[in-house]
Amino acid sequence: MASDVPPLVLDIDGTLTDEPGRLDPRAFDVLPSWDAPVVLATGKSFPYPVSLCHYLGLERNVVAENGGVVLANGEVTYTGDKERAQAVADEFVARGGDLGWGSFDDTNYWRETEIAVSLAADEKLLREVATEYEMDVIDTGYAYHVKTPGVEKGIGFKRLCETLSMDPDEFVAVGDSTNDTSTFGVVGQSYAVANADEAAKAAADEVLSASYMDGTLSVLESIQE
Ligand SMILES: O=C(O)COP(=O)(O)O
Ligand SMILES: [Mg+2]
Repeated sequence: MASDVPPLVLDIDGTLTDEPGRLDPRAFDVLPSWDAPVVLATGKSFPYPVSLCHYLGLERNVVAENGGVVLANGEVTYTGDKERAQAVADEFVARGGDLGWGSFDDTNYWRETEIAVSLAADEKLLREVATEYEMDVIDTGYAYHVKTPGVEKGIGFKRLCETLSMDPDEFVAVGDSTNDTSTFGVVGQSYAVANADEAAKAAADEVLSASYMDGTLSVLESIQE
């Protein structure tokens, strides 16, 4: 591998996974030996990317909860109004909505700055309630997220870069959805996988012809050449 590879900031779901969200095992072929920092930037709650770093043998440089939680150099920072997001969820349920995660809600169990809702839920009702509470709802293709306006992966990523004394412009980003557009806006080079939504495709410097991990690997392989 060339030693001058750029640092990476990678989305997880839809980018390192297959369509249902299972980690593509080829991540283990390329990420543990990547010769520059690898940041995982996800909408998932904090333990997911931290665990993934652990099992991939990566430094724990993580943006979780769409920018609500950031870990770099062992320092954790939080942004976002969890109470307000919870109030939206409570009101949504009070009006007959269902978050859709079943009896053990592992999607929100460790979530500290926002609330995620299943795509099977009543989107219209959720958006209605969120608007009343002046909260945003985004659809990542894997969940709806009720989040504080202004909390974004890209902003969290910039914070992470400050902690690491790195320039976001050095990074290459790969992602698949609207929650990656803010990351794409601050890195040097950004790629949307072919399965990406329209927002991600429009924001990326390049739209890949391959989907999911095939797309991500095509970028990583071309960088290494
Ligand atoms: O949590 C989600 O909804 C999507 O997660 P992702 O940002 O890693 O794609
Ligand atoms: Mg994604």
